[in-house]
Amino acid sequence: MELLEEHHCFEGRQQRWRHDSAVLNCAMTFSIFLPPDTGAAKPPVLYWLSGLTCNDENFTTKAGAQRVAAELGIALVMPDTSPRGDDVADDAGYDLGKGAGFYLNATQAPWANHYRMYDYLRDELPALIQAEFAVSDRCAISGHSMGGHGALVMALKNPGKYVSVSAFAPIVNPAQVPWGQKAFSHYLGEDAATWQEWDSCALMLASQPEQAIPTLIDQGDADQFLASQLQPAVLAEAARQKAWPLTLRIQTGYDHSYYFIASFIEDHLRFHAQQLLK
Ligand SMILES: N[C@@H](CCC(=O)N[C@@H](CSC=O)C(=O)NCC(=O)O)C(=O)O
Repeated sequence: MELLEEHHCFEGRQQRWRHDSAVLNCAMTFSIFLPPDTGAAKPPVLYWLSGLTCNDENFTTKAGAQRVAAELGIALVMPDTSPRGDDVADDAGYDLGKGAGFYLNATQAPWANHYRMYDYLRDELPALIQAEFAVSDRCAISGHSMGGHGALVMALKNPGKYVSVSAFAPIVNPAQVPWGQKAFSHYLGEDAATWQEWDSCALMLASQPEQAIPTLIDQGDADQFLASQLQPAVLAEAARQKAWPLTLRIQTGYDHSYYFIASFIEDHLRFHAQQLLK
Protein backbone atom coordinates (compact mmCIF):
# COMPACT_ATOMS: atom_id res chain seq x y z
CA MET A 1 0.00 0.00 0.00
CA GLU A 2 1.16 3.51 -0.80
CA LEU A 3 0.10 6.52 1.29
CA LEU A 4 -0.83 9.30 -1.14
CA GLU A 5 -2.06 11.97 1.29
CA GLU A 6 -2.47 12.53 5.01
CA HIS A 7 -4.15 15.42 6.81
CA HIS A 8 -4.81 16.12 10.49
CA CYS A 9 -8.59 16.59 10.76
CA PHE A 10 -10.73 17.09 13.90
CA GLU A 11 -7.90 15.47 15.91
CA GLY A 12 -8.16 12.41 13.66
CA ARG A 13 -6.41 11.52 10.41
CA GLN A 14 -7.72 11.81 6.85
CA GLN A 15 -5.67 9.60 4.55
CA ARG A 16 -5.68 8.54 0.88
CA TRP A 17 -4.14 5.19 -0.11
CA ARG A 18 -3.33 3.31 -3.33
CA HIS A 19 -3.15 -0.48 -3.43
CA ASP A 20 -3.09 -3.26 -6.01
CA SER A 21 -6.45 -5.01 -6.15
CA ALA A 22 -6.31 -8.70 -7.09
CA VAL A 23 -10.10 -8.78 -7.47
CA LEU A 24 -10.31 -5.80 -9.80
CA ASN A 25 -7.02 -6.55 -11.52
CA CYS A 26 -5.84 -2.93 -11.28
CA ALA A 27 -4.48 -0.34 -8.86
CA MET A 28 -7.18 1.22 -6.68
CA THR A 29 -7.38 4.28 -4.47
CA PHE A 30 -9.44 4.65 -1.31
CA SER A 31 -9.74 7.28 1.41
CA ILE A 32 -10.10 6.65 5.13
CA PHE A 33 -10.86 8.88 8.10
CA LEU A 34 -9.53 7.57 11.39
CA PRO A 35 -11.08 9.23 14.45
CA PRO A 36 -8.89 10.40 17.34
CA ASP A 37 -7.29 7.52 19.22
CA THR A 38 -8.87 7.61 22.67
CA GLY A 39 -7.13 4.47 23.85
CA ALA A 40 -10.53 2.80 24.23
CA ALA A 41 -11.99 0.17 21.91
CA LYS A 42 -11.06 0.09 18.22
CA PRO A 43 -13.50 2.23 16.20
CA PRO A 44 -16.19 0.59 14.05
CA VAL A 45 -16.30 1.41 10.34
CA LEU A 46 -18.85 3.14 8.12
CA TYR A 47 -18.32 2.38 4.43
CA TRP A 48 -19.46 5.15 2.07
CA LEU A 49 -20.25 4.46 -1.60
CA SER A 50 -20.37 7.47 -3.91
CA GLY A 51 -22.37 8.03 -7.06
CA LEU A 52 -21.85 8.38 -10.80
CA THR A 53 -18.77 10.38 -11.86
CA CYS A 54 -17.30 10.26 -8.34
CA ASN A 55 -14.13 8.85 -6.86
CA ASP A 56 -13.14 8.47 -3.21
CA GLU A 57 -12.64 12.23 -2.78
CA ASN A 58 -16.14 13.63 -3.42
CA PHE A 59 -17.45 12.54 -0.03
CA THR A 60 -14.17 13.26 1.73
CA THR A 61 -14.05 16.87 0.57
CA LYS A 62 -17.74 17.83 0.26
CA ALA A 63 -19.88 15.98 2.83
CA GLY A 64 -18.35 17.38 6.01
CA ALA A 65 -18.64 14.05 7.83
CA GLN A 66 -15.36 14.10 9.73
CA ARG A 67 -16.37 16.35 12.66
CA VAL A 68 -19.20 14.09 13.81
CA ALA A 69 -17.31 10.88 12.94
CA ALA A 70 -14.48 12.13 15.18
CA GLU A 71 -16.93 12.95 17.97
CA LEU A 72 -18.61 9.53 17.74
CA GLY A 73 -15.42 7.55 17.23
CA ILE A 74 -16.36 6.05 13.85
CA ALA A 75 -13.88 5.37 11.05
CA LEU A 76 -15.04 6.25 7.51
CA VAL A 77 -13.89 4.29 4.46
CA MET A 78 -14.49 5.76 1.00
CA PRO A 79 -13.69 3.42 -1.92
CA ASP A 80 -13.61 4.47 -5.56
CA THR A 81 -16.70 3.88 -7.72
CA SER A 82 -15.13 1.62 -10.37
CA PRO A 83 -11.91 -0.03 -11.42
CA ARG A 84 -9.40 2.40 -12.93
CA GLY A 85 -6.46 2.48 -15.31
CA ASP A 86 -5.59 2.48 -18.99
CA ASP A 87 -6.37 -1.24 -19.35
CA VAL A 88 -9.89 -0.87 -17.95
CA ALA A 89 -12.82 -0.71 -20.38
CA ASP A 90 -14.67 2.60 -20.50
CA ASP A 91 -17.50 4.37 -22.28
CA ALA A 92 -18.00 7.95 -23.42
CA GLY A 93 -21.12 8.28 -21.24
CA TYR A 94 -20.80 9.43 -17.61
CA ASP A 95 -23.16 6.62 -16.54
CA LEU A 96 -21.19 3.60 -17.83
CA GLY A 97 -17.62 2.45 -17.34
CA LYS A 98 -15.10 4.28 -15.18
CA GLY A 99 -16.82 6.16 -12.38
CA ALA A 100 -19.96 4.07 -12.91
CA GLY A 101 -19.20 0.54 -11.68
CA PHE A 102 -22.66 0.10 -10.09
CA TYR A 103 -21.14 -2.06 -7.31
CA LEU A 104 -21.83 -5.34 -9.14
CA ASN A 105 -19.86 -8.18 -10.73
CA ALA A 106 -20.02 -7.81 -14.51
CA THR A 107 -20.46 -10.94 -16.58
CA GLN A 108 -20.18 -9.47 -20.09
CA ALA A 109 -17.24 -8.49 -22.30
CA PRO A 110 -15.43 -6.12 -22.22
CA TRP A 111 -16.42 -5.38 -18.62
CA ALA A 112 -15.99 -8.71 -16.81
CA ASN A 113 -12.16 -8.52 -16.64
CA HIS A 114 -12.16 -5.68 -14.12
CA TYR A 115 -15.69 -4.68 -13.10
CA ARG A 116 -16.12 -6.73 -9.91
CA MET A 117 -16.83 -3.95 -7.43
CA TYR A 118 -19.20 -6.18 -5.43
CA ASP A 119 -16.50 -8.75 -4.64
CA TYR A 120 -14.02 -5.96 -3.96
CA LEU A 121 -16.34 -4.33 -1.41
CA ARG A 122 -17.55 -7.57 0.15
CA ASP A 123 -14.18 -9.29 0.58
CA GLU A 124 -10.96 -7.61 -0.52
CA LEU A 125 -11.35 -4.09 0.81
CA PRO A 126 -12.71 -5.01 4.28
CA ALA A 127 -9.91 -7.59 4.68
CA LEU A 128 -7.35 -4.93 3.77
CA ILE A 129 -8.91 -2.39 6.16
CA GLN A 130 -8.90 -4.95 8.98
CA ALA A 131 -5.29 -5.94 8.30
CA GLU A 132 -3.82 -2.45 7.93
CA PHE A 133 -5.77 -0.23 10.35
CA ALA A 134 -6.67 -0.39 14.03
CA VAL A 135 -10.42 -0.66 13.50
CA SER A 136 -13.01 -3.17 14.71
CA ASP A 137 -14.85 -5.55 12.40
CA ARG A 138 -18.24 -3.98 13.25
CA CYS A 139 -19.43 -2.06 10.21
CA ALA A 140 -22.30 -0.24 8.54
CA ILE A 141 -22.76 1.08 5.01
CA SER A 142 -24.15 4.19 3.34
CA GLY A 143 -24.06 5.85 -0.05
CA HIS A 144 -25.49 8.32 -2.54
CA SER A 145 -27.49 7.69 -5.71
CA MET A 146 -25.59 4.88 -7.52
CA GLY A 147 -23.78 4.46 -4.19
CA GLY A 148 -27.11 4.31 -2.37
CA HIS A 149 -28.05 1.43 -4.67
CA GLY A 150 -24.68 -0.13 -3.84
CA ALA A 151 -25.13 0.26 -0.09
CA LEU A 152 -28.63 -1.25 -0.15
CA VAL A 153 -27.53 -4.17 -2.35
CA MET A 154 -24.45 -4.88 -0.22
CA ALA A 155 -26.63 -4.95 2.91
CA LEU A 156 -29.44 -7.01 1.36
CA LYS A 157 -27.08 -9.61 -0.16
CA ASN A 158 -24.97 -10.02 2.98
CA PRO A 159 -27.14 -10.60 6.05
CA GLY A 160 -25.19 -10.16 9.26
CA LYS A 161 -22.30 -8.24 7.66
CA TYR A 162 -23.60 -4.72 8.31
CA VAL A 163 -25.42 -3.55 11.44
CA SER A 164 -27.30 -0.77 9.60
CA VAL A 165 -27.65 0.78 6.15
CA SER A 166 -28.54 4.24 4.94
CA ALA A 167 -28.71 6.11 1.66
CA PHE A 168 -29.15 9.55 0.13
CA ALA A 169 -31.31 9.61 -3.02
CA PRO A 170 -30.58 5.97 -3.90
CA ILE A 171 -31.38 4.28 -7.21
CA VAL A 172 -33.63 1.74 -5.47
CA ASN A 173 -35.06 -0.05 -8.52
CA PRO A 174 -32.26 0.02 -11.14
CA ALA A 175 -33.82 -2.76 -13.21
CA GLN A 176 -36.72 -0.38 -13.98
CA VAL A 177 -35.02 2.98 -14.58
CA PRO A 178 -32.77 4.32 -17.38
CA TRP A 179 -29.48 4.56 -15.43
CA GLY A 180 -29.80 0.98 -14.19
CA GLN A 181 -31.13 -0.47 -17.43
CA LYS A 182 -28.22 0.99 -19.41
CA ALA A 183 -25.61 -0.25 -16.92
CA PHE A 184 -27.16 -3.67 -16.35
CA SER A 185 -27.64 -4.42 -20.06
CA HIS A 186 -23.93 -3.74 -20.68
CA TYR A 187 -22.48 -5.30 -17.50
CA LEU A 188 -24.91 -8.24 -17.12
CA GLY A 189 -26.38 -8.75 -20.61
CA GLU A 190 -29.87 -8.38 -22.02
CA ASP A 191 -31.53 -11.10 -19.92
CA ALA A 192 -33.30 -8.94 -17.34
CA ALA A 193 -33.81 -11.97 -15.08
CA THR A 194 -30.12 -11.69 -14.15
CA TRP A 195 -30.61 -8.09 -13.09
CA GLN A 196 -32.86 -8.97 -10.15
CA GLU A 197 -30.02 -9.97 -7.83
CA TRP A 198 -28.66 -6.41 -8.16
CA ASP A 199 -31.96 -4.60 -7.55
CA SER A 200 -32.71 -3.61 -3.96
CA CYS A 201 -36.50 -3.74 -4.45
CA ALA A 202 -36.32 -7.31 -5.78
CA LEU A 203 -33.85 -8.29 -3.05
CA MET A 204 -36.00 -6.81 -0.31
CA LEU A 205 -39.12 -8.58 -1.58
CA ALA A 206 -37.15 -11.85 -1.47
CA SER A 207 -35.65 -11.21 1.98
CA GLN A 208 -36.27 -13.20 5.16
CA PRO A 209 -37.48 -11.44 8.34
CA GLU A 210 -34.26 -12.20 10.24
CA GLN A 211 -32.21 -10.33 7.62
CA ALA A 212 -33.77 -6.96 8.42
CA ILE A 213 -31.49 -4.20 9.72
CA PRO A 214 -32.29 -0.56 10.54
CA THR A 215 -32.46 1.40 7.28
CA LEU A 216 -32.61 5.17 6.73
CA ILE A 217 -33.16 6.90 3.38
CA ASP A 218 -33.19 10.65 2.79
CA GLN A 219 -34.59 11.96 -0.49
CA GLY A 220 -34.86 15.59 -1.59
CA ASP A 221 -38.14 16.55 -3.23
CA ALA A 222 -36.33 19.00 -5.56
CA ASP A 223 -33.99 16.28 -6.85
CA GLN A 224 -33.85 16.46 -10.65
CA PHE A 225 -33.57 12.65 -10.84
CA LEU A 226 -36.38 11.80 -8.40
CA ALA A 227 -39.12 10.79 -10.85
CA SER A 228 -36.95 9.44 -13.67
CA GLN A 229 -34.25 7.45 -11.82
CA LEU A 230 -34.84 7.17 -8.07
CA GLN A 231 -38.48 6.51 -7.06
CA PRO A 232 -37.88 5.63 -3.39
CA ALA A 233 -41.60 4.93 -2.91
CA VAL A 234 -41.09 1.61 -4.74
CA LEU A 235 -38.67 0.47 -2.05
CA ALA A 236 -40.88 1.88 0.68
CA GLU A 237 -43.73 -0.31 -0.60
CA ALA A 238 -41.45 -3.39 -0.63
CA ALA A 239 -40.40 -2.54 2.93
CA ARG A 240 -44.04 -2.21 3.98
CA GLN A 241 -44.86 -5.62 2.53
CA LYS A 242 -41.89 -7.24 4.33
CA ALA A 243 -42.19 -5.22 7.56
CA TRP A 244 -38.59 -4.11 6.94
CA PRO A 245 -37.54 -1.29 9.33
CA LEU A 246 -37.11 1.43 6.70
CA THR A 247 -37.44 5.12 7.49
CA LEU A 248 -37.86 7.17 4.30
CA ARG A 249 -37.63 10.93 4.84
CA ILE A 250 -38.64 13.32 2.04
CA GLN A 251 -36.66 16.52 2.56
CA THR A 252 -38.36 19.63 1.21
CA GLY A 253 -36.38 21.77 -1.23
CA TYR A 254 -33.25 19.59 -1.45
CA ASP A 255 -31.69 18.52 -4.76
CA HIS A 256 -29.32 15.68 -5.71
CA SER A 257 -26.09 17.45 -4.78
CA TYR A 258 -23.54 17.08 -2.02
CA TYR A 259 -25.14 20.16 -0.39
CA PHE A 260 -28.06 17.82 0.38
CA ILE A 261 -25.70 15.17 1.75
CA ALA A 262 -23.84 17.72 3.86
CA SER A 263 -27.16 18.87 5.32
CA PHE A 264 -28.12 15.44 6.69
CA ILE A 265 -24.89 13.45 7.05
CA GLU A 266 -24.86 14.12 10.80
CA ASP A 267 -28.25 12.39 11.14
CA HIS A 268 -26.91 9.38 9.23
CA LEU A 269 -23.77 9.12 11.34
CA ARG A 270 -25.81 9.27 14.55
CA PHE A 271 -28.26 6.72 13.10
CA HIS A 272 -25.42 4.29 12.38
CA ALA A 273 -23.76 5.02 15.75
CA GLN A 274 -26.84 3.64 17.51
CA GLN A 275 -25.96 0.20 16.08
CA LEU A 276 -22.19 0.47 15.62
CA LEU A 277 -21.48 1.54 19.20
CA LYS A 278 -23.82 -0.93 20.91
N1 LIG B 1 -23.10 14.60 -14.91
C1 LIG B 1 -24.40 14.08 -14.79
C2 LIG B 1 -24.80 13.75 -13.36
C3 LIG B 1 -23.65 13.37 -12.48
C4 LIG B 1 -24.05 13.47 -11.03
O1 LIG B 1 -24.97 14.16 -10.65
N2 LIG B 1 -23.35 12.71 -10.21
C5 LIG B 1 -23.70 12.68 -8.83
C6 LIG B 1 -24.16 11.30 -8.48
S1 LIG B 1 -25.53 10.85 -9.51
C7 LIG B 1 -25.86 9.21 -9.17
O2 LIG B 1 -25.11 8.35 -8.96
C8 LIG B 1 -22.53 13.12 -7.99
O3 LIG B 1 -22.41 12.76 -6.84
N3 LIG B 1 -21.66 13.95 -8.58
C9 LIG B 1 -20.41 14.36 -7.96
C10 LIG B 1 -20.49 15.59 -7.12
O4 LIG B 1 -19.47 15.89 -6.45
O5 LIG B 1 -21.53 16.28 -7.08
C11 LIG B 1 -25.39 15.03 -15.34
O6 LIG B 1 -24.98 16.18 -15.52
O7 LIG B 1 -26.56 14.66 -15.53
